[in-house]
Amino acid sequence: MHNKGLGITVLQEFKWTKKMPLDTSLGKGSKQKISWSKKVLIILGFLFVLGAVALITVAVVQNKPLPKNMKYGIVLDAGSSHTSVYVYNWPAEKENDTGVVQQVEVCKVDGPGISSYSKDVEKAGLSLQDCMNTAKQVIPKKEHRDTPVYLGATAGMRLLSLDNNKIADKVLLSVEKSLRLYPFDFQGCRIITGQEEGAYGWISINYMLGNFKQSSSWMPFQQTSTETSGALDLGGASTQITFEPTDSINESPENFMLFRLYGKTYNVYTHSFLCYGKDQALRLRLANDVKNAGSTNLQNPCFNPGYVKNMSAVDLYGSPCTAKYKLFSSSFILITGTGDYHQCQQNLQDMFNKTECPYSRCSFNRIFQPELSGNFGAFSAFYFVMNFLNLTSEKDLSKVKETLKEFCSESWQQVKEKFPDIKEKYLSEYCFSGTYILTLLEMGYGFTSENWGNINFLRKIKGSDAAWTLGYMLNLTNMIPAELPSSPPLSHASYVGLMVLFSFLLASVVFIGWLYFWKPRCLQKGII
Ligand SMILES: Nc1ccn([C@@H]2O[C@H](COP(=O)(O)OP(=O)(O)OP(=O)(O)O)[C@@H](O)[C@H]2O)c(=O)n1
Ligand SMILES: [Ca+2]
Repeated sequence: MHNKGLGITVLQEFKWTKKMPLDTSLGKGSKQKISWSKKVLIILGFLFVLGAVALITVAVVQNKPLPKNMKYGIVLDAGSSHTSVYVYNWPAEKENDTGVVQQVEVCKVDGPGISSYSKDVEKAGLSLQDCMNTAKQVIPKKEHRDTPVYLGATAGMRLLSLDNNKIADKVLLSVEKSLRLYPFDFQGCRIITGQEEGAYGWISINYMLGNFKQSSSWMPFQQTSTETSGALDLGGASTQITFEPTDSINESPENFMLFRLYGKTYNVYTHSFLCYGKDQALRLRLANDVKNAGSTNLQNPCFNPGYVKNMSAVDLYGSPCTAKYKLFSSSFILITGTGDYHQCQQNLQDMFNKTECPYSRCSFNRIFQPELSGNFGAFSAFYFVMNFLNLTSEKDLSKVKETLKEFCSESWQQVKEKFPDIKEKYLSEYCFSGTYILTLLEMGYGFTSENWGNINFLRKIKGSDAAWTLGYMLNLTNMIPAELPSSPPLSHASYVGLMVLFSFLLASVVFIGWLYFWKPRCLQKGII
């Protein structure tokens, strides 16, 4: 009521002032009152805008990306056929997040794998120098001292240490000596077990795919986790299969590894078949063929017709995988290709013993394997071979077989003319390798035409090569926390954004309330 009265008074004063322009004293007083209210309103409005601008500025400045402080790590994959040097980097402040480590460089060392230097061990270390110099150039100088270097040797060195442990140690010493010459933080050279190789491959690809991310939303306890992908790795001397089975039958504890990653427990099945990498498998097959044929002159269905190769007996019987088959004193084995896919597959099936199984279920050679489940990422030689045959996206198993049949039957001369740029060693083995991959996956692991589509042949994931090396580094640098780091339910950006929004809302409510209950005189005319 008081308000209304005041309004009328003001109106009357105004009218009166207008009608009696000569009464200057009264008119002046009312003008002063009006301009004072306006001033307060303008000041309040100005402060309001200033406050809003300040809030937005704080939000923007606070969220401006900080200059990234990058950390680096080097892993050498000393495989049976060659060594690769991987350089990774990640933002220092995010090191426990998943999917932040990236491959920045991969350098393929010239020459064979380190296990091939058993006769001249010093050369094993020397062979790494070019790639280590590349790593030195890629990593900023100020980071050199804090960059860890790891070397993991796989099946080639496992075989060498079975054959001659002392020489294997000498090779490791030679590479260690070479790596210590660099300004990095040397963390050791060792032969990793087949189980580690499988498990680190699985960790690598699931980390890169972001499968360990627990998508938490508003409620921190409402977390959903993604299914993991299995890992299939085919090297030159061993092959690994690793996946998270759906059933928890654990008949063979040595085939299981328990991981607690980002607050979730994973019970992972893994097995590494030594001598079942593609180079050793070929030797194993040929050594058996020589034994069965009783001759060193072989007609082989797994090579293109017209292909002829003289293989040295030292090469064939020089590994622990084939040494026991040596019967002949002949120094060469003559191989002549006949290019018959069906015969080749039949021939290769003998390598997978499916008759004995001491468990409820087996893959082959008396090794326990749970039922296959989920998708699989198949990398290294699985990818190289299937990529050459243009079969990485073929989801129809019968078409895969048709393509392979056709390729095997092509004459060696034709194949060479068609692919003049591909190394002859690789090219000559693609018929064998393709057939071996199919036999291993179908007969060995039990893939069928129904779940063939679950296999994804891949080389890289989000710019990083699919390999065990990333998982190895993540583990040794403790970059994967066992528990999910406790974090506020909102990201910083959402928090600031919401604070700004709510401040606006509050300010608007106060402002509207103020207008309504304490109408400034300048507005009261309109209300009445
Ligand atoms: N373009 C390519 C590259 C490689 N290869 C073959 O792929 C196999 C090796 O694959 P890789 O994963 O590099 O094996 P390693 O790591 O050296 O061996 P391992 O893991 O068994 O120690 C070799 O037989 C090599 O001849 C191929 O067929 N085509
Ligand atoms: Ca390998």
